[in-house]
Amino acid sequence: GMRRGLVGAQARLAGDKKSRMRAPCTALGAPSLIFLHGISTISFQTWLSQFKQLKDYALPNSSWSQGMMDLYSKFLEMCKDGTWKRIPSYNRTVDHIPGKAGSNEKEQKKTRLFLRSMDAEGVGFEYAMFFNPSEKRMVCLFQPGPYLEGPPGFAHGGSTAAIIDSTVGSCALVVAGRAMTANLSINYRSPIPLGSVVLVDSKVDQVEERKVFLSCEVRSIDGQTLHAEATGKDLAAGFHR
Ligand SMILES: CCCCC/C=C\C/C=C\C/C=C\C/C=C\CCCC(=O)SCCNC(=O)CCNC(=O)[C@H](O)C(C)(C)COP(=O)(O)OP(=O)(O)OC[C@H]1O[C@@H](n2cnc3c(N)ncnc32)[C@H](O)[C@@H]1OP(=O)(O)O
Repeated sequence: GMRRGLVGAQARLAGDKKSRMRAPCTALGAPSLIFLHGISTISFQTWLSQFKQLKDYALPNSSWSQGMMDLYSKFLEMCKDGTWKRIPSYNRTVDHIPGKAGSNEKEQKKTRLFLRSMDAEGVGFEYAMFFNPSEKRMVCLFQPGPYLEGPPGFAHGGSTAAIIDSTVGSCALVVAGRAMTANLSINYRSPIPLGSVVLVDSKVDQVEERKVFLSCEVRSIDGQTLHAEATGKDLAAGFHR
C-alpha cells in the first residue's frame, strides 16, 4: 500500500547514494531534503508527479492556423525582455496552483478544465495566454474550432463568454491571487467566424479591497474588427470561508 511504498521509497532515496543521484534534483532541493521536511507538506506521490511533465496545452499544435502561429511568435518574441510572460495551460485547474500540480491522481481522471475538455486538437478552444505584469494585462490568442458553433459558421456566444471569463479570471488570479468571477457583462458587436483567430485583451482597471474590476476587448488580429467588449468584476477569495 501507499504507506509501505512510501517508507520503502524513503529508505531507498535517503539511504542508497546511487538512487539519490538518479532522482531528479530541482529547485525543490535534493530528494533527501524533501524527505526530511517534505513528508509533512507534500506526499511522495505529489512530489513525484511534480517531476512528471504535465501536458502544456498552450503550446502550438498542428491545428493552429498560420495566423495563430504568427501571433503566438509575436508574443513569444516580446517575452524575451520580460515585458510579457507566457502562461502555461493544463487540463485541470489545480495544476496551475504552485505546489498542487498533479495532486490526487485518482481525482485527476474525473475533472477537466472546461476549455481543455475536448480530446481532439483544434475542434474546441485552441488558445494561449500571455501576461504583462506592468500593465496588469492578460491577453489570450483564441482560435475557435468547429465544435464551438452558435450561428452557422460562427462561435457560440457561450464559447466567447467562456474564453473572456477565463482570460479575465486568469488576469484577476495572477493579479489578486485566488479569485472568482462575480459579474461579467458582454456586448457582442460582431460574430466570430469559426477557425479565425482573435485576441482577447483584458486588463485590471481597479482593485478595491477584494473587488477586482477588469475590462476586456475581443478583436480580429488586424485590430479592425471589434467582436466583443466586456467588463468583469471578480472577487478575490474572501478568506472568510
Ligand atoms: C492562485 C494563483 C495561481 C496562478 C494562476 C496562474 C494562471 C491562471 C491560469 C489558469 C487558472 C485556471 C483556471 C481558472 C480560469 C478561469 C476561471 C474563471 C473564473 C470563473 O469562472 S469562477 C466561476 C464562476 N463564478 C462563480 O461561480 C462565483 C459564484 N459566486 C460566489 O462565489 C460569490 O458570490 C462571490 C465569491 C463572487 C462573492 O461572494 P462573497 O461572499 O465572497 O462576497 P460578498 O457577497 O460578501 O460581497 C462582497 C462585495 O462584492 C459585491 N458583490 C458580490 N457579488 C457581486 C456580484 N455578482 N455583482 C456585483 N457585486 C457583487 C457585494 O455587493 C459586496 O460589495 P460591498 O462590500 O460593497 O457591499
